[in-house]
Amino acid sequence: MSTVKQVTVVGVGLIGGSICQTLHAKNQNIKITGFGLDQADLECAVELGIIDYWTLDFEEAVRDADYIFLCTPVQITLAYLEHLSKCKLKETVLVTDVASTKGTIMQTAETLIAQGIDFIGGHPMAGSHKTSYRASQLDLFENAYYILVATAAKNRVPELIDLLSETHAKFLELAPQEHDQIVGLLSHVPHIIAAGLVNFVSEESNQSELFSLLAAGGFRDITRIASSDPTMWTDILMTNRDALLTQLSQWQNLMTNMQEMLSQKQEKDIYDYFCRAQEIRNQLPQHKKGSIPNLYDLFVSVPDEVGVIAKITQLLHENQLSITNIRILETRVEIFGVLQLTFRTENDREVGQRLIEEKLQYQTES
Ligand SMILES: NC(=O)c1ccc[n+]([C@@H]2O[C@H](COP(=O)([O-])OP(=O)(O)OC[C@H]3O[C@@H](n4cnc5c(N)ncnc54)[C@H](O)[C@@H]3O)[C@@H](O)[C@H]2O)c1
Ligand SMILES: O=C(O)C(=O)C[C@]1(C(=O)O)C=C[C@@H](O)C=C1
Repeated sequence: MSTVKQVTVVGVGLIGGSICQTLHAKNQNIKITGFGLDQADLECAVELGIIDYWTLDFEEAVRDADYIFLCTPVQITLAYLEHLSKCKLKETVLVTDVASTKGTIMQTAETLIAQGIDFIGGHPMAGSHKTSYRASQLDLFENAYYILVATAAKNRVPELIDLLSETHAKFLELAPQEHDQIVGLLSHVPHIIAAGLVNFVSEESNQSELFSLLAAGGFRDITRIASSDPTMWTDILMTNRDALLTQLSQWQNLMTNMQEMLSQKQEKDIYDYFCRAQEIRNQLPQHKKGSIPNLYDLFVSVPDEVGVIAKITQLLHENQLSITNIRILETRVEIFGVLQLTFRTENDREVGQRLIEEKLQYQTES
């Protein structure tokens, strides 16, 4: 009989809750204590089976843990890392985190590491604009990259990967600065731009009713992530300042170039700008979650009429095809809209596509 492993999750939210679900799926001998600020939330997470126990006492939460996952907003994680270096911990404990930036986290963890405590930084590159354990999912990290940053305790990287095996993520080791540069480009800059675009368009349209009426298609696609949590994103920006300051000025240069091309009517250059982007975007792998989430997506053009979604889901159900997500990308009264269906496998998508085209005569695109 294997011994019970005690895991403590600090911050049982979207990411913490999803990690808990994968740990429970891995091994019944893993017992999880959730630490947080809100007793009602923690009690509810126990009822849902996400965690086994809860406490509002940090020192009690971490004392007997074999593994500690810090899953709070970045600046709060920094404070808990400092606090941990003053707590009584098991000598063999392995501490990790999930914060979206890694430079300041690894720097702050140095005190703990110097005390002989094993710390490996972590960042699952998948998530959502939603928060809370209520939005947590067992398969949130499936196929996504899970970045590990091990400046020490390298010998325990395989153990951490094994513990997290039920995430079905792809693990990748990076150095802290390397992480912050690339994730700055692929995640942080896009979030700044998406939020900026919403603020810009809303101000330019003077909050007119037409703004919410016509905000569809492209605008909705590119601004989904502007619904993300402001505390989380403030913390991310404050802890990745160096990389972001450089990247934002490069972005400004690009926009200045576009302004120049437009004012000089450089039609060929403008065409090339879109052409290059189209080529690169189309070459990105189709089946990855993460910065560009799409898994096995199928886009179905459907008329905007009652019962369309039921028809499609019924057809898929009858043919034992399960979908992991369904999303309406556009609804325009009385004309065609687009449904985004996400399948588990490429084969399911192919079969689903054929059925929808043949039986329902809807146009599709994968
Ligand atoms: N959301 C994403 O897409 C995503 C993806 C990867 C990594 N991350 C990182 O994961 C971390 C958590 O993000 P999330 O999306 O799960 O957010 P969340 O808001 O869903 O969860 C955060 C949890 O921390 C708790 N919390 C807040 N302050 C606390 C405190 N002082 N003490 C104890 N608990 C506290 C909250 O109650 C909540 O349960 C962040 O560092 C974020 O950068 C987020
Ligand atoms: O899909 C989303 O909503 C996300 O914003 C996820 C996303 C990302 O930018 O890719 C956001 C922040 C995390 O650090 C990692 C993943």
